[in-house]
Amino acid sequence: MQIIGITGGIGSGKTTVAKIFSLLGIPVYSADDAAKEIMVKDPLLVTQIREHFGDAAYFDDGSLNRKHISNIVFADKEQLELLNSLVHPATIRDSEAWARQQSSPYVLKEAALMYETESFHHVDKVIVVSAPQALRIQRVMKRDGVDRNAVLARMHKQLDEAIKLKLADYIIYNDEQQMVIPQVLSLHRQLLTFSSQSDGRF
Ligand SMILES: CC(C)(COP(=O)(O)OP(=O)(O)OC[C@H]1O[C@@H](n2cnc3c(N)ncnc32)[C@H](O)[C@@H]1O)[C@@H](O)C(=O)NCCC(=O)NCCS
Ligand SMILES: Nc1ncnc2c1ncn2[C@@H]1O[C@H](COP(=O)(O)OP(=O)(O)OP(=O)(O)O)[C@@H](O)[C@H]1O
Repeated sequence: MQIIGITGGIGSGKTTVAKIFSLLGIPVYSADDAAKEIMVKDPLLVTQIREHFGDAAYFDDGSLNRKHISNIVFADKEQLELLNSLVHPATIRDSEAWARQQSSPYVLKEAALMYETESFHHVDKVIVVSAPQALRIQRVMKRDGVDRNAVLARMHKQLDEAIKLKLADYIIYNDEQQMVIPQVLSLHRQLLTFSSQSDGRF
């Protein structure tokens, strides 16, 4: 079974594209969702996050105070690196355990920070979802009800899209000019062929 990574800058539409693969029967692991779950369920991680980001990092019911954490980390590079160094290794371990339980010609691992983190080394191929920056900003402002500066703060913490496109094995253009579903269907067929031809990993 192959593990295919799917990534793209904030608002590129990677979650939307991953949902289309999921409708085709492909298991999808969301590193972003898993990270949030691990951050409330892993007792060691919860203690570390409280120690570094204060008790306000969690609400009284134990849920994560995302606003508190984002205000700190997206304004301070060192704080973001610290958070990432705590959360990312645990997420990679969790995704590997998940992949071992799947039976499908290939599975998708969706992660916003595939190239920025070690995740890239744990997948066989990477799909990059691409969209123009202005469109990405508009989408996230609308989806999350946040202002342009909040989107830019996250965007500036991510690898430039041009670099991701150079590193990509496959690209899906989600620019609202080119149709997305035919691109996904074509790639799905290619990935099924690769999976059946390769014995083990690519
Ligand atoms: C900082 C947190 C609490 C902010 O939560 P919030 O709900 O406001 O944002 P959300 O998680 O939906 O992220 C929105 C987008 O911001 C970007 N983003 C999130 N985390 C990061 C990061 N560490 N570095 C750069 N961009 C990021 C991604 O494009 C992501 O899809 C949350 O993102 C978090 O816990 N991040 C650390 C874990 C992580 O790195 N997750 C992403 C990849 S595994
Ligand atoms: N082709 C499209 N046409 C219209 N809206 C779209 C399209 N693709 C994505 N969107 C919308 O843009 C927003 C961002 O998409 P999505 O959440 O899939 O992006 P993402 O890359 O996963 O973002 P993030 O990095 O923030 O998690 C969503 O509200 C989604 O519904």
